[in-house]
Amino acid sequence: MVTGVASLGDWLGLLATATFASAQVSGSAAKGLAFGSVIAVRLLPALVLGPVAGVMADRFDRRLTMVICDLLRFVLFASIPVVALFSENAGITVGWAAIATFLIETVTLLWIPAKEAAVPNLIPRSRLETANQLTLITTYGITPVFAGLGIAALDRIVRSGNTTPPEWAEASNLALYFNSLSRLAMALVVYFGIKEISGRAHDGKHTGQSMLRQFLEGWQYVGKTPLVRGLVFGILGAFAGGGVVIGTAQFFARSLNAGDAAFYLLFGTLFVGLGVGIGLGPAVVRDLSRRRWFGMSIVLAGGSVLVLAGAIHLTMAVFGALLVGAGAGMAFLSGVTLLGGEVGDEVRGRVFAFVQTAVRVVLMLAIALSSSLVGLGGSRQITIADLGISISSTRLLLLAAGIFGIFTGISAFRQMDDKPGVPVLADLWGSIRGRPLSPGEGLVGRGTFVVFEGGEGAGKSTQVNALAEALRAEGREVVVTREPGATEVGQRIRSLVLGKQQTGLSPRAEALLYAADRADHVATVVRPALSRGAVVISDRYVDSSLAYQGAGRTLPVDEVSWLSTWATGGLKPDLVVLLDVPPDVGLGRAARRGAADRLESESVAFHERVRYAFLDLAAAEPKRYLVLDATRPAEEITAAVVERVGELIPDEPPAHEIAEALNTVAEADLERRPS
Ligand SMILES: Nc1ncnc2c1ncn2[C@@H]1O[C@H](COP(=O)(O)OP(=O)(O)OP(=O)(O)O)[C@@H](O)[C@H]1O
Ligand SMILES: Cc1cn([C@H]2C[C@H](O)[C@@H](COP(=O)(O)O)O2)c(=O)[nH]c1=O
Repeated sequence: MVTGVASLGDWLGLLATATFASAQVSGSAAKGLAFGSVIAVRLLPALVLGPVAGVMADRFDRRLTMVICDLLRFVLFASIPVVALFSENAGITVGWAAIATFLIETVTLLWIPAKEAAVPNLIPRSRLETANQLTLITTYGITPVFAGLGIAALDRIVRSGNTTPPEWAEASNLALYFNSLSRLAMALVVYFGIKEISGRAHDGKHTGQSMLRQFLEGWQYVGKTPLVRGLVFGILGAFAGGGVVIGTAQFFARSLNAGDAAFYLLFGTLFVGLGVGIGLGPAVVRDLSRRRWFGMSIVLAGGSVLVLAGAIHLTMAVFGALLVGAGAGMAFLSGVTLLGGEVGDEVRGRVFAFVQTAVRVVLMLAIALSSSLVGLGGSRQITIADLGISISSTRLLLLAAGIFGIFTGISAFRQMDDKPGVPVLADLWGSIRGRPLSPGEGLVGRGTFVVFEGGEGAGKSTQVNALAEALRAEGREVVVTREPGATEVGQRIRSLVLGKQQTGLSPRAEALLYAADRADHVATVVRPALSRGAVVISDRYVDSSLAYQGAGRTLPVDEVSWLSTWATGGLKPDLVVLLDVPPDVGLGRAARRGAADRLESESVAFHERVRYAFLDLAAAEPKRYLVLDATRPAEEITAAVVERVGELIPDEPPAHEIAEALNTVAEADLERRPS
């Protein structure tokens, strides 16, 4: 919420500082120059400061960096109207507005990488996309509109009386005070309310390394990591294309002979498309690999610029603009989510800083170059069949931008593809239809399915047995089972995947073996027992594959999930009890039990990833999970589990009581029948 308010403040501030500067001078040329210089001043510091900002975000405490930056912005924003209040000289007022704007932008450049690098540490991976959706829609969709409306409303209010408002109450001044206070609020919330931003996995690792070394290390990382390279290339390509569309928009509207209204219509449609892409994109593509989605979105945006280039009437242009916006929005969302989720914490600040600097430079150059170029070219009318199509330098530039967009999209796709060999369109179509491709199997009966998950030595077997004992004591039919190894085939798979002699087993083969065990387990043990109405308690299930093969082996989680859904016919547990234990504690317990198996022998980093993947899954669906601290005494854990499972199991009499009751009825019936 505070980010939203602060973002509203920033948009108000940008509009206000620019209008404020132009209001201080007279004559349209001077006004335009003042307005333009403020915007240019606001963009310039990125070039100088971007690299330093990234190093700072990775080197210093991100929370303190954010707080100090916000306090500085609080003072700087307020200083602009205050200086105007006390100065008689318009030159000094405008000069200070420009200096303060430059300083504000400088500070903002330091603040953004610290914030962007900190957010993925605060939000579970599985929710990062939703969080980014909200932030992007708030920052680029809702708040600019509110900022524009807010300034207009303020202006109306202060001018509604008969008397001229005092200088301090001018709409642009009030907006700047609001911006200043929103930054103060942000500083207080971050300092007192979000202390977790300070904690980081690699604290202290960079001490001793020079800032220059760290900066070079960041560049090398961007250049050498295919995923990041593809992402950066794609994002820059998309912004270059976007810059050309913005730079040529006014000329393009004229080429349609549709006047200024068409320009505003196309611009508005572009933003509507952006919102549609960000808001609805994930729901449409569902489980599609985010790496693939990113490349495809850029290709969509590029292809749609081609539609714009060839538009022969306004309706076609509006359709093209909508698709350009939707493609750009989806690329923006997937790109930011991939950067946040897949770039390591220790280098994330530098990568975000690199992207923000490059984006600004590319956008500025694309707008400036394209708007100058279209001014130079003329417009020639050629006739194709009966259609009069105007070929102008605007359309040629759009054509080039579209082709460039498609090229960068394909290139980013190739660099980042995590499913080489899988046909793109079939993959997209399968995702839109919602995998699995075969419908989920229905369930007969009304048993209860409880699963225990957690890392090595968390105490799952101990708790599975304790729960089974408690339920059996109530007379319920309980089936205790586990993965892998509950069936005969499963036993063989278990010895294959856990045997230490099995060296060099590939991650995909491992995932398939666990899925094969699961398919057999569900079909021959779990479903029949649930159909009888039994309580089935399983030691591990689907989440283990998502955590171990997904996060641990770094296979794409959505694909591992799809594989399990297919193997189980979509059968989900009623409750997952997650026993959370730090890997060193759990592995220590397991070691006391005997020699480590193939999975237990993995690194602590592997088991850390597994642990956080389990926690992420639980955070995404809190109603279906019971997360317990597994370092507590075993009896306390059992009590919590029994209580929760008790709320879940239907109150009807247990299965054997029903059977006894049915027998009694049958016997009475027999007695009544004439012999
Ligand atoms: N809450 C607990 N506190 C301390 N020790 C425990 C606790 N729960 C279980 N243990 C002990 O830890 C060891 C591992 O327990 P258990 O076999 O139940 O874990 P597990 O999660 O099934 O392990 P794995 O996944 O490796 O099969 C056992 O020796 C058990 O007695
Ligand atoms: C189901 C499942 C399990 N694993 C791993 C997790 C453990 O290391 C072993 C099972 O051992 P346990 O003593 O029975 O807990 O297998 C996995 O990697 N993926 C899975 O889907």
